[in-house]
Amino acid sequence: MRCAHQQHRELSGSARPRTARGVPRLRAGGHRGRPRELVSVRRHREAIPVVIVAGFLGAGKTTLLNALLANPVGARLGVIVNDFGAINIDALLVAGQSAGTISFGNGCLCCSVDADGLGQALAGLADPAAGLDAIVVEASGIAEPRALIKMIAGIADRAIRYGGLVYVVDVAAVTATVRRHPEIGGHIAIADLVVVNKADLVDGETLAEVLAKVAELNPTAPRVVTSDGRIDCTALFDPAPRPDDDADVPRQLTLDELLRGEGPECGHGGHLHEQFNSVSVQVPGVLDPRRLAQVLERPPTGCYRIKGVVWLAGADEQFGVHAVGGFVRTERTGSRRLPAAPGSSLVVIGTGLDEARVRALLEGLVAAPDLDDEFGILGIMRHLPAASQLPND
Ligand SMILES: Nc1nc2c(ncn2[C@@H]2O[C@H](COP(=O)(O)OP(=O)(O)OP(=O)(O)O)[C@@H](O)[C@H]2O)c(=O)[nH]1
Repeated sequence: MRCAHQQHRELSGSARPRTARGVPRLRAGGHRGRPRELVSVRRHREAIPVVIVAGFLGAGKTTLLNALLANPVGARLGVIVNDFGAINIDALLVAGQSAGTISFGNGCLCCSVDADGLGQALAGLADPAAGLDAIVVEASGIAEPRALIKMIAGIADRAIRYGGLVYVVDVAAVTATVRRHPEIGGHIAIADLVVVNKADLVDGETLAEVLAKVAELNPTAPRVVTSDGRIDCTALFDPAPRPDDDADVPRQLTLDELLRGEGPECGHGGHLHEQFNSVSVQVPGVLDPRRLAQVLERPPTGCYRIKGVVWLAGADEQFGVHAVGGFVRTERTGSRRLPAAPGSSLVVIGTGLDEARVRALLEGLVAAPDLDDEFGILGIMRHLPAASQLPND
């Protein structure tokens, strides 16, 4: 495993193998098996999403993490693992597999680590030299996800943004677990994505019962059924496109090259993609910022995340927008000249999305020509990182 310092040296220089963050270089047909709609929004200088993976003891969090790490699309993950116990078993299990792993042992991340410590760890992983696409924080089986979400969402670092709570449940055990530990029901209720894992262990009837129970606890979050935590990582974050066919370009070994053929599949081979659906729209004209903020803050049922690049009424610059679980992050893309025919791109990703409804919702965000809403833009501006809330920084 190479250290971040080595990676930096290998990646710097004129033959930098991957596109710089923010400059898309997509090959025709999209990137290695990724659904076209998931890459249709132009990448700009984006903050790295920090995804929390939580779930009760033994639900399959580490297994899911390893499945994410084994992704075939070349995504690079930073990992923060937290095991409750003196010997950090989870850290050992994922050690050597990620681009950067930091472990906090001896207690729950949410109790034993102060936000500054976590912030520093995240800032280290978000260093552009590491070239990460996402950071995954694996919470211990008894962690309180609310506290972790608060901690991560509250970190004022422009390089990162909260990327959602993925909650893993053991389909064979969750009913009894919720009965014994009702707080687990509360954890499921605040998840942005519920992964119903160990599907191989139960029959269709039990699976249906558990899915119904999960839907009762959390009617809006998307649900994905997995074995061995195999989920489509491109639904959670956007791996930067990386050329895989240019033999002349020196490039860094990626994790998937080490694991290809051995690890579980992620977003590959057909059926994994089918669990997620997405709706992409190109809306001509400028959008109504107030209504856009409402959609970002209260996403449609089944939505895991929303991303977009938009022009807004009342603003003379372009914004990038991201939302997961009502946590919204906006950023300036740097484009300040309103094109003669401005257009905005929005993508909603989730499971079981009512595509026609979501499309109508997004298309309905176009601003009325006579819109007179002086303060509407504040709904978007207030989600900028604090340091960039001043106009045209
Ligand atoms: N049959 C089956 N076993 C699974 C599946 N996913 C995980 N396991 C097994 O379940 C056990 C627990 O999985 P882990 O990934 O360690 O679970 P965890 O949530 O990280 O566990 P803690 O760190 O103790 O909270 C391991 O033996 C896994 O191999 C699955 O989909 N099917």
